[in-house]
Parts: sequence; C-alpha cells; structure tokens
Amino acid sequence: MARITLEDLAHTYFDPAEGDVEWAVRRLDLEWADGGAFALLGPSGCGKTTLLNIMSGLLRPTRGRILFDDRDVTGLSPEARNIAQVFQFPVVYDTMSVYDNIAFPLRNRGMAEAEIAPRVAEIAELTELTPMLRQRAAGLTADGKQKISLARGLVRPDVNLVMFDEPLTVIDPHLKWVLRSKLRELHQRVRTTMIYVTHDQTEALTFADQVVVMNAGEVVQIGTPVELFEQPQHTFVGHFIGSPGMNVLPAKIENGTALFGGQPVEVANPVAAAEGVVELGIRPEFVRFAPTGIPATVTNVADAGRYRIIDTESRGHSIKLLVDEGEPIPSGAVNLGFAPGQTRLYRDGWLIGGAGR
Ligand SMILES: Nc1ncnc2c1ncn2[C@@H]1O[C@H](COP(=O)(O)OP(=O)(O)OP(=O)(O)O)[C@@H](O)[C@H]1O
Repeated sequence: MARITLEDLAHTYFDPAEGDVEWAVRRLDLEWADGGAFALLGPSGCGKTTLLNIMSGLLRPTRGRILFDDRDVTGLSPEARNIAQVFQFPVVYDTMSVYDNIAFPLRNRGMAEAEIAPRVAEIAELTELTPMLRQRAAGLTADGKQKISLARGLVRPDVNLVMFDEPLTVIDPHLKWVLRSKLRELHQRVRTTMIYVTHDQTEALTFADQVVVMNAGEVVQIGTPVELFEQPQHTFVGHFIGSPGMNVLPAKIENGTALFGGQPVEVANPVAAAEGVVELGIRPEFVRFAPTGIPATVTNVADAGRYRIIDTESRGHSIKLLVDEGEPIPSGAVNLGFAPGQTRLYRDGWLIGGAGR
C-alpha cells in the first residue's frame, strides 16, 4: 500500500515546444491517501485514462512527478511500480483454468503454492467464481471473464495500488450492482489504495469514500459523495452529479444582493465582495412551490417512482424541481421558493468564496 502524490503534473500528446498546444491533463497537484477508496469521475475525454496511464507508468508525463510514499517513481516501468490494473475488457489466459488465471500474478511473484491456495479461494469467493475454479477460462461468458480480471487485480496482497478502469462495462446490470458492493466490501477488508475510474456517477458514489471529479483535463472538486451533492464547488459538479443535475441560472450581484430576474434571492455563500454577472446554482431537491417567490409556469411533469420531476419555466429559463409522490402539483402560474442554505452563486463556473479559485 502507498500514498500516491501527483506533483505539478501536466500532460499533452503534442510537442509543448510548439506553444499553444492542447493539454489532456492540465496542471494538477493531488494526493491519494494510503488505503483510501477513490473514484476518478468525469465525462469521456476529460483526461481520466491519461491520468491513469501516468500513474501506472504506461505514459510519462510531460511535466511533474509521481511519488509512491516519498519515492519518486516518475521514471519507473509499470512492473517496477508494483500496482494491479483491471481494464474495461477482460484480459484472461483462455487455455488456463480459472484457478490458474487467478493464481498467475502470485506465481509470477514467487509465492509458495501453499499460500496461493487460500488466497485464490478467498478472492474467488468474493467474485463468485468458486464453482468455476476448475473450468477453462475459454468456456466462460464475458461477465465471467471480467470477474477473472477483477479477481486477478485483487489477488495480490502486497500491491501499492489497484486501479480499475471502467471495470463493469461488460458486466450485466444485475451483476454490476452485486460487484459494485462487493468491491467496496473488499476494500474495507483489505484496505489497499484503490482508484476506480468511471464516467458513471452511481458507480463512483457507491464505491468511493472520496471522489475526484475531472472536467476538461482539470480536477474541479475532490469530496465525499455528500459534499459533492450538497456543496458543489463548480457548476460542472452540480450538473454532472445528481439526477436531474443542479439548475444553473443567470444572475447578478448588485450592492451585495443576489438577483435572479431582478428579484432578490437569499444565497448561502458570501457575495458581498462580488459584483456583476454570475450564475446561480440550486438543486431540484431544494426548489419548492411557494405562496410567493419566483414566478414560473409548469411545463412538464415526469413520474420517477417515489417522486415526480417537474419542469417549469421562469423568465425564459428552465427550472426543475422534485415533488414527492402524493403531493399536489399546482397548475398554470406558480411561484417557486429556493432553500437559502442550498442556493449558491458561481462565477465562471467556480463557487464564489469556495476553495476552487
Ligand atoms: N494518443 C493520443 N493522442 C492525442 N490525443 C489524445 C490521445 N489520447 C487521448 N487524447 C486526448 O486527450 C484528452 C483526454 O483523453 P483521455 O482518453 O485521457 O480521456 P478519458 O476521460 O479517459 O476519456 P474516455 O472515457 O473516453 O477514455 C482527449 O481530448 C483525447 O482526445
């Protein structure tokens, strides 16, 4: 196990000497605590795989250093870093048995057969492979083969880090749910530093204690699932996490007061020192129908099981809110109230007075 530090890291696939090049990962300082369960979450193309390959040693960063505890590993090969990686698609030896596939990384490191057997048995149990241990891997379904990859990634007790790169892509939906909880349970048992890379918020939020959210080559927030939900430091986080995501509305600050459509709105973050055009963020969970407030019109009602998602329009802007099952929904002209403790202002995407900028 190790604490992983990324120091002043940046990467471009182009020649930086050419000047104004595109950066796949922009300047980054990040520490992954020893033994933590992390997720790296962001949309396609935001730089997750680039960062993962830099940490595993497949890619040398254009700038910066990678430390495992206090050891600089920037120039070390993947093998020398002693990490395990599970990829999106199964990597298995078809001609070997399931048992031999799982035992492979242990044999490779010279572990005695007497020690290998209980370790393989334990990991096979966790990944539900026990009944197939004697079968040849070739006979398994895509699900089964990916479970072997997961088991192989998890079997070595001495690794510095286990990285999962969208590992559940080929797994069927029911098993996905089972494996997600199993991975979390497994982390709690072994406490190896684990990083789970995904674009799926449910996978990230179920697995991780700390989620690192990336957008456009940049880390926009690191936080617990609750922090990301309750205190988004960037409008991207508000919008990307949550279903539906945070409402982001144009607003202004005049004489220390936040205004939406010219109407004063009470907000949670300090805005007295700011002035001018900003964005107002409020999650649908914290918008209510109210006797007075922001005038709006209901445009759509969608049933989402225990609650409904209401679309409204106010001064040409869409505002969503959630209403519990059984609660009445007014029609025609309505008024909306924003919970003041959950209404925040952002400038250029970043929370005003927040930690980001
Ligand atoms: N070999 C490459 N050459 C040039 N540009 C690349 C290369 N690999 C990635 N990129 C670019 O770097 C940026 C980050 O890509 P990266 O694959 O790291 O993102 P990602 O978040 O992992 O996306 P995905 O989930 O789709 O794999 C993107 O703009 C991508 O087009």
